Amino acid sequence: MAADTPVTLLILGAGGDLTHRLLLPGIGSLLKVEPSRKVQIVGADRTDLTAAQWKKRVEESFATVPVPARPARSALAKTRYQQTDLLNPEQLSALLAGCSGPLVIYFALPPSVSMKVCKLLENVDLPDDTRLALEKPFGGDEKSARAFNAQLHKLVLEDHIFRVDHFLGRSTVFNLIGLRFANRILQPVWNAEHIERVEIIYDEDLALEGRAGYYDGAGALRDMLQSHLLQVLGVFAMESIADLSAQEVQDQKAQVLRATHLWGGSAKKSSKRARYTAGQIGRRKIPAYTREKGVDPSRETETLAQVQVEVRNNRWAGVPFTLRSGKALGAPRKQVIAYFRPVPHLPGGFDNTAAPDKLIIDLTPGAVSFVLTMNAEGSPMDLEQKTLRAELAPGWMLPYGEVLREVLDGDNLLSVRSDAAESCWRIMDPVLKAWKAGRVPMETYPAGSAGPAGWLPADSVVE
Ligand SMILES: NC(=O)C1=CN([C@@H]2O[C@H](COP(=O)(O)OP(=O)(O)OC[C@H]3O[C@@H](n4cnc5c(N)ncnc54)[C@H](OP(=O)(O)O)[C@@H]3O)[C@@H](O)[C@H]2O)C=CC1
Ligand SMILES: O=C1O[C@H](COP(=O)(O)O)[C@@H](O)[C@H](O)[C@H]1O
Repeated sequence: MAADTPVTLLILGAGGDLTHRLLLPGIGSLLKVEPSRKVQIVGADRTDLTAAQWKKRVEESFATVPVPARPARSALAKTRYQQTDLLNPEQLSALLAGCSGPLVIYFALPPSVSMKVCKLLENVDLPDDTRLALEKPFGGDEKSARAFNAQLHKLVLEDHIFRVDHFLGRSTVFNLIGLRFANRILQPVWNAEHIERVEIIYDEDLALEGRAGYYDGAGALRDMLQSHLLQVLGVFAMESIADLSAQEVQDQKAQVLRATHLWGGSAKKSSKRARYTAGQIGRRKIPAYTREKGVDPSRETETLAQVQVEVRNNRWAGVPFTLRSGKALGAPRKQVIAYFRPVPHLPGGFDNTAAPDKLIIDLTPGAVSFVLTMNAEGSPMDLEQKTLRAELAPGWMLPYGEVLREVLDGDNLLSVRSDAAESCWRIMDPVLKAWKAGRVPMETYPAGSAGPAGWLPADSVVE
């Protein structure tokens, strides 16, 4: 769909955190890059807001970008808000009746409410060319993900469903595709013959930040590994693509996820979980997770998760992929690291041995570093590792701007297809079950530390 076709963006849950902090700034960053894009933003929520209060919210979110005056004025002139109890069938129908197509319905709602609204939408006349944009989690396990997909397919076709994963919108996809397929250097070594192991790490120095309502029911595994990090794995490990079309990328990503299984087939041996205790990050004093406001310690929610998987296909069999993410860690570390195998033969005569070469892909801000063994300064017989580094340009808009652009244009390149969403649960369900049954101990780490000792190999990159 051409970018100048007017589209209605109906945000359900417009009074919430996602809308205010991410969606509206995202749309603002899109308007900054594409000022003539025509989009009418309609907000709906049960919160009682006047038209002026809603416009002020949109204006405040735009100011964080900031959006240039002309597109901001145009979007503000068109935007409106409709107080709606979305679980009330009459109110929901009235809301939809007032929206013309092409229409994007963005579910910025708690997942349980989204599911109920989708059920109600079965009895509502949707405008032609209605697309649905959904936030993770897409279901709560493989079974519920399948049921939710079936429910969505009662409303619109799969190519009109956009399961949003903002990691796919942070230039990750394009940077990885360019790095892998736009030069001749990496393609021949991108396989198990040359790569010994891979780590996909998203350690955050943020703690709970008042998000107990969501996070305490999710935990690090559902929040990050089952969703974002498996998507990154999919793009890192996929076969080559013919072009940058949605079908090519979705097909290859889905193939990788279908081939992905827990390392050794054992949830107990392949997974670790931990929770932070009181500590300090910089000057911030962090309470123990169990003492954070809104946390129910009996839920046993993990704040750090690590899972090892294997992609059982010709390219990757035998290579462990470690996925890890957590909160309240001392140093943020958001990287994909490929560790290369040793050279088949190191010429005799060097004073020391060669350390394994590494390729480090920084996810945010984007950068690529090759850490290669070569001659040291001083004695030519001495070897050391040197880093060749390239900074990647920051995304031209916010990650949510990139995903919203695709949704508004009706292009599924950056969304998660139904089969991939189900595969992600299929991979992680056994871990969730093993944790629930207490088969993997809950470890602890002080906030501000690097996490429990010994989780990653000693030579794991620390910068
Ligand atoms: N916030 C974030 O950083 C991120 C959020 N997400 C996902 O986005 C979604 C929304 O999250 P978030 O914005 O944080 O959640 P919030 O709870 O902040 O916002 C949800 C909004 O929906 C409203 N709502 C709930 N039920 C109804 C109803 N029946 N009728 C009308 N309005 C209703 C809520 O109103 P009330 O307050 O009255 O309940 C609230 O304003 C979730 O799926 C989450 O997983 C994904 C990535 C990041
Ligand atoms: O979806 C989520 O992502 C963020 C991390 O992404 P970032 O772009 O903000 O770095 C994470 O903090 C949050 O818990 C999770 O819900």
